[in-house]
Amino acid sequence: MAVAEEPGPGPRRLNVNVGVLGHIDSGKTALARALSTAGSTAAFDRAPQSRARGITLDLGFSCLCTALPPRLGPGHLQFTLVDCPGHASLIRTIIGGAQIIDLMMLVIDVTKGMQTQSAECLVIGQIACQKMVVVLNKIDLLPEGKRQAAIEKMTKKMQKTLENTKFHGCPIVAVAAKPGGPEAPETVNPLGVSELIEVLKSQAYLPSRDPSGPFLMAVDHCFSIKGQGTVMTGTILTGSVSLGDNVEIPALKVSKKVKSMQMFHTPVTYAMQGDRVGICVTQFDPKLLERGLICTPESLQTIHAAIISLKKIQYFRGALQTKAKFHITVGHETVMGRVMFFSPAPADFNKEPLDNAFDFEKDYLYQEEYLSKDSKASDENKDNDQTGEQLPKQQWALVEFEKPVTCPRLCLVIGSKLDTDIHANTCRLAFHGVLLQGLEDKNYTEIFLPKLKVYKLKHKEGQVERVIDDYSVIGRSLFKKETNIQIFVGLKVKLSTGEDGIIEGGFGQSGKFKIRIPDGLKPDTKALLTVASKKKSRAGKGDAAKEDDSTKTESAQPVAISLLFKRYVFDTQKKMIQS
Ligand SMILES: Nc1nc2c(ncn2[C@@H]2O[C@H](COP(=O)(O)OP(=O)(O)OP(=O)(O)O)[C@@H](O)[C@H]2O)c(=O)[nH]1
Ligand SMILES: [Mg+2]
Repeated sequence: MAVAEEPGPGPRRLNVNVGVLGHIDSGKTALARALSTAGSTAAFDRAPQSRARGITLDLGFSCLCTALPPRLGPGHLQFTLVDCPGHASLIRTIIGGAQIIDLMMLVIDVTKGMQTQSAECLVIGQIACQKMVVVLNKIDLLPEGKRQAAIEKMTKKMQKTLENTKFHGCPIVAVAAKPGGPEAPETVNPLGVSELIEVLKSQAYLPSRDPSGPFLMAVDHCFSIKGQGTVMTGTILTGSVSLGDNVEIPALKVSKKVKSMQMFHTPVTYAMQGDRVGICVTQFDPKLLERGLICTPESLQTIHAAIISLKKIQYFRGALQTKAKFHITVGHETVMGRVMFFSPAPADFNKEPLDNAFDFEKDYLYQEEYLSKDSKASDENKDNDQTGEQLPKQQWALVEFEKPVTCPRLCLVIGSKLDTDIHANTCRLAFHGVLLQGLEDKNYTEIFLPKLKVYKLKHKEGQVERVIDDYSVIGRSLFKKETNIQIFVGLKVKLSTGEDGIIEGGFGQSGKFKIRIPDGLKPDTKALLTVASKKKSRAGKGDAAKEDDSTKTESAQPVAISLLFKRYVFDTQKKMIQS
């Protein structure tokens, strides 16, 4: 989605949604105001709709109309400015705003440079936006003699900050949206705004638009027009809509017929992805909906849990741990959720990622935490695992929500720790990803999770206690005294000397057990064990009780037994599986 273009004859009209994001008090609203004032020529219609939309301006939507840049041909270009809040507590709103914009303006107070929420906005931009322009605001606060030098210094600093982001080399423009600050009279002209408009025009790009798939629209304002009905204005996120279609307001579980539509104050019969439209329906109280989604009936899912593919956000300090709770933004909603991370099974570590589906046929490896360069688990992998040198190309999480959420399929997911102290100067955004599978059934733990083949690798170590004959030994220290050894009967074990064995059953009362060695013990192993047994019995002389106490004589036995099996996390029977 990028630029909306009105279909049909007449001069070309394009819409670009421009987000205004940045740290609190950096001057976003002042900038949106300065831009829209500069753009409000006679072309700015004074129709009742537009006056009704005047309320929208205060809510953060305003508009700047200009001519199309020559490379896009003759016609009109409309920038819809989406003024986002800056306060840390409103980050959910910011994430929602970022998902409807084509171009982001990151507003920086030139006297302060990057601040905590500037950095968070930059992270959100990298996840949700294609293009960015950095605006250094409040240059009037720089002493005139040193102004140019200070701007250049901050410009360099910003270039460095952006170096390793997808926005490296993006335009950086210096302005004063409201020279003199709040007390300055309205007549004081902003600085640098016409240059900024030229830069915005240079960044406007032609749409890659796709009318397929269900219709989904982010509504930013809803109002009634006497004698007409209720108008919902917003940006079409996916699909298309035609006159007469039914659209659902999922939050209210009602459907309404599209009675009329307008784009750029002109009636239209059809609109698609990227378009900014007003949709008129009847018999709907505008007070019931302020912001929200409307869509093709029943195209959204309401889910209790989800499987997502995810990536850690590199600026997030600390590990992403299984069982931890995060604020999870799913599409345009945010709820608490608990996560369980898993990776490909080692054999699939280098498989190319599957971006928009989840393969239920495959086995996956449970992870205590998301594997990243600095995670503990990946250190362990490096030692134990041949494949562990590098990280898997894709990782997933099962997310279980505290309450159900309504969202589109394959929507954006962002996990954050919003309970972090907002003065802590740290990035609260932890991971981002794509929702691959939503679990709509309330009983998903019984119905669905057993199909999810995530396993844990279990490893138990014990020792050979003594030899019975060439084909059997007694083992110990593998099980606790109270363990029911019966369930382990038939499992394969390996001796540290190389022989394969099979657990045959318990032996005595103290967790000891008998192992059959189908190919027989090697002579060397037998010798080793016989010598060790003799030594042990000599050491134990005169203290019969000691010999039975398996834990105290551990070091005396040179041959170890290892038992390796997998167990699926959601297998209710807790079966132990060996390959
Ligand atoms: N001196 C000076 N002050 C400015 C400029 N732009 C904005 N301000 C002042 O900075 C303060 C914050 O401006 P806003 O536009 O409300 O900032 P904001 O980024 O929208 O703030 P939030 O929406 O709360 O995050 C106000 O007092 C503005 O008058 C500027 O260019 N120069
Ligand atoms: Mg503001």
